[in-house]
Amino acid sequence: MVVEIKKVGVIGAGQMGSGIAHVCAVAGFDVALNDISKDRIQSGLASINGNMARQVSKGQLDEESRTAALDRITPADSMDQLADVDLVIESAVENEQIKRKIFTQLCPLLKPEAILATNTSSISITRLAATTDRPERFIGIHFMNPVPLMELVELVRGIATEDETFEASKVFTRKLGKTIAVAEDFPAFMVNRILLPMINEAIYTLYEGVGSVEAIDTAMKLGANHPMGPLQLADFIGLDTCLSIMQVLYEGLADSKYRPCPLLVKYVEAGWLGRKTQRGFYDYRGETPVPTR
Ligand SMILES: CC(=O)CC(=O)SCCNC(=O)CCNC(=O)[C@H](O)C(C)(C)COP(=O)(O)OP(=O)(O)OC[C@H]1O[C@@H](n2cnc3c(N)ncnc32)[C@H](O)[C@@H]1OP(=O)(O)O
Ligand SMILES: NC(=O)C1=CN([C@@H]2O[C@H](COP(=O)(O)OP(=O)(O)OC[C@H]3O[C@@H](n4cnc5c(N)ncnc54)[C@H](OP(=O)(O)O)[C@@H]3O)[C@@H](O)[C@H]2O)C=CC1
Repeated sequence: MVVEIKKVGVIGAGQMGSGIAHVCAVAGFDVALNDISKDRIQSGLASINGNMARQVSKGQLDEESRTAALDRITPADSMDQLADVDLVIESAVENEQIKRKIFTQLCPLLKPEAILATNTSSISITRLAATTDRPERFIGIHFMNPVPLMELVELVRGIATEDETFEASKVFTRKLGKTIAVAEDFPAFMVNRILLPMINEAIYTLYEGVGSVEAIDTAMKLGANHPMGPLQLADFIGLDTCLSIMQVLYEGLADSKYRPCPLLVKYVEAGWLGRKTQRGFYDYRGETPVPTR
């Protein structure tokens, strides 16, 4: 029996969690948006409102749909408010211990038939599933950033994920208007297995002095027709997330070609995480981003 999804819980109200709540609400799902910090839930709701207003100004959404969608999103200060959801999508920070802790706290609160999904960029679905009370109803639903604009969603089954869970996740993802690519449960799946080593190589190119931040990004935008340069994209993703993904690839595939660039490590250690901290390879505090190297 395929579970019918009507209400979605989103855990983590950062850039991805907010984007996921946004697209679910616009598609007609009721959403409960949770985060460890109440302030983050409020800032997440504010960014959703801003992004929907942008879609209205571009004629991609009418005002009535925007207000109806916003009304479908409930701030869930406590995980207890996820007790009646049919699907949870975890989108907290890319840290396995934190994700495991969330699942341990969350599972006893959920309906037995609720599906539990993670938006992880890279971590083993099989291993995360094993920490829950429902490995057969656990799956990777991996959105791309920014969620309202990016068409792709990677679906990743763990070894125990049942067909009913996979089918329900496909129906749900299609209702969001997304295109599905199915990846097997290997480190960083498909998109990040290919994209992050490219970004890491761009950081090595900077670290070794081959080019400046601006030259490297210009080279790839004009030379390879990328919409964003790799360093601009790294700042957009978040340098902490980029580093976590490279570490998962390096440890998971045991190949030195995935070793994170020391400059990436240093930026994360300095707290320069990119757009979300106003500083990474660019400084975002002014009118336009300024290269920092
Ligand atoms: C890390 C993982 O696990 C997986 C991943 O996500 S990997 C990363 C995948 N994402 C990418 O590669 C993104 C690459 N960048 C792009 O495709 C484009 O730069 C972009 C779609 C983000 C922006 O489009 P653009 O035309 O080049 O620039 P821009 O004009 O700034 O944005 C176009 C529209 O999208 C909107 N937009 C930009 N960022 C946005 C965001 N974070 N949320 C919602 N809307 C956004 C802009 O507001 C803009 O609308 P306006 O023209 O009204 O301002
Ligand atoms: N960034 C990207 O381009 C993409 C990221 N992803 C994945 O999505 C997930 C989220 O990434 P992203 O949105 O960029 O990260 P952000 O740092 O923007 O947001 C993470 C959010 O999780 C919150 N959080 C931390 N611990 C907990 C907890 N125990 N319970 C609830 N919330 C918690 C953080 O709060 P606080 O800040 O207060 O700690 C923050 O609000 C990661 O797994 C990432 O790999 C997937 C696709 C693309």
